[in-house]
Amino acid sequence: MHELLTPMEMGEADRLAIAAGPCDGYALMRNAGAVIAQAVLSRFPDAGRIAILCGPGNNGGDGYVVAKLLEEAGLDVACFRNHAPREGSDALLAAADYHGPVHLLDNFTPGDFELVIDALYGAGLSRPIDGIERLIVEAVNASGMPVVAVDLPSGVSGASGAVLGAAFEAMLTVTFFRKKPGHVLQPGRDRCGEIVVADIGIRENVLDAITPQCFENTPYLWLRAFPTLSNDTHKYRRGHVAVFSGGPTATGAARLSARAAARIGAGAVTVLSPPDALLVNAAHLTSIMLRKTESVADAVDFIRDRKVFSAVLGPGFGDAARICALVPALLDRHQTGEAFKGLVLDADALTAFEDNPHMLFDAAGKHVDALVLTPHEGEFQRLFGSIGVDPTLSKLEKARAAARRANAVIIYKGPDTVIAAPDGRVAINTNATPLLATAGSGDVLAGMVAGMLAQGMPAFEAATAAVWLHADAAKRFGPGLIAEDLPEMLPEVLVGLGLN
Ligand SMILES: NC(=O)C1=CN([C@@H]2O[C@H](COP(=O)(O)OP(=O)(O)OC[C@H]3O[C@@H](n4cnc5c(N)ncnc54)[C@H](O)[C@@H]3O)[C@@H](O)[C@H]2O)[C@@H](O)CC1
Ligand SMILES: Nc1ncnc2c1ncn2[C@@H]1O[C@H](COP(=O)(O)OP(=O)(O)O)[C@@H](O)[C@H]1O
Ligand SMILES: [K+]
Repeated sequence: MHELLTPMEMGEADRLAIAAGPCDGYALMRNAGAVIAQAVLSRFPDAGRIAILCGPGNNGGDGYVVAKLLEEAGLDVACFRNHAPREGSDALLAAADYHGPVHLLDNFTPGDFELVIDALYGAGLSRPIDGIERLIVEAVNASGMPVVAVDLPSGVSGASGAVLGAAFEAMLTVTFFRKKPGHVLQPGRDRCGEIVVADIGIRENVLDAITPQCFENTPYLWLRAFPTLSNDTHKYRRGHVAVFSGGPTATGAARLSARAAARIGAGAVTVLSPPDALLVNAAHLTSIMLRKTESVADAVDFIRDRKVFSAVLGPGFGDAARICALVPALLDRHQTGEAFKGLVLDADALTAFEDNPHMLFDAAGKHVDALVLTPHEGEFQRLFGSIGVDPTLSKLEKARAAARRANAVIIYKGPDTVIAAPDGRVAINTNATPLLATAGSGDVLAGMVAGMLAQGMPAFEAATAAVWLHADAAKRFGPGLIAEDLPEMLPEVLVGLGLN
């Protein structure tokens, strides 16, 4: 159930299901209407007058089915429509099967009702909501009355989660077969309220032909790739992570990354420190090792000679010129050696390439197996200028385009973090909490990704796992969270997943 289908893929799923039988389009619509009616009856058993707003397409068709079923159940229902259903459509069959009066949308007054069922537009929304519909959406939202959305709150793009013109703020959204990206990307996600995914008789095997490439980030995506321990393991087999420290007044970020890498299971972690920050770091490190690193050669020699598996560069690092010299060397297998599998670039290591992103993109993918970039919104805009500002692209499509451009796994952070791989796979994270909006939480995430890479996880799985675990740690800790708490919650998070 973790696949996300674009509206186009969902249309294809409908077509394949209808072609395979036994349900035709109208049978699927009746099933869709039935699950919505059931959801309304179970959640709003005492609802007074219910308004059902029906659009011109099949979303409206679902609305007529709901109207008929709720009326049969004895509820007080009034149907409103803006346009009649199209000739030859399943919606027309549904409208014909509903024998109650259908009023014009202009006559709908929100104050006369206790519940609105929104069946105006679903997957077929193709232009912004405007005119009388926009006024109605705004009036219903302002009234605070509960809205149950059929498939999607009208106005939310199923492909991108964008609000086109205006969109209902639903309390409950009932969608069919699989969620769509618009259910999990912001701002769409917040407009959906609770989301129920209902079975309407579409068989799972239609997905074999569709091969979706977009997923909700759940443990199902990466748990099988999660490292397991054997009795004969030793610390270097569990992976050695190096974290580059900034100067004497900016060392904390690297230590947050280092501690996160250790807590997620890396067997050894070393902070690579400039000479002038050595004592500050030494005063704060115990199990994590410390190495004086003055030049690019010092760093790559250490990585090669001490069989470092992965590294984090960027948190608190500052020095852009040094970053631009380090990155090509770190990405060059001839310099870092065969054991070195992955590099995580965060914060300053992304901003350093702002004026010359091609320097980074050209170096990427040549040698190292896994490059992971972890931009937040501002860093994404700086590094992927034209992709970042393209208004035709959703966050999902931006992350996917960036992953291809950079030949790297991209963790495009935020309340709806998107993780994209160069091969086109994309995952959207849905378990985050705003508690993560605290200084240093990104540094912890970067360390977690490196810790997963060091234990042999492929980059996309390492990135998706780290994002989910990071959010789970924050949720488990709860209010009062600061970045230091996140690594300390990881043991509980791992036990919660059955990983002990
Ligand atoms: N067999 C199927 O295809 C099934 C489809 N189902 C329902 O069908 C829906 C999709 O149906 P449709 O593809 O007909 O799409 P919609 O019902 O979402 O809307 C399409 C119609 O609205 C018009 N339109 C789009 N945006 C507009 C706007 N802003 N202002 C005015 N008109 C606008 C389009 O020109 C088109 O006529 C799903 O969301 C779901 O609710 C369900 O009944 C399950 C089965
Ligand atoms: N409102 C929010 N809801 C959920 N997660 C958030 C929110 N704001 C930020 N985050 C998450 O918190 C982390 C912040 O990372 P970042 O911006 O790099 O912080 P820092 O640089 O302080 O470490 C990211 O994982 C991001 O996805
Ligand atoms: K709708």
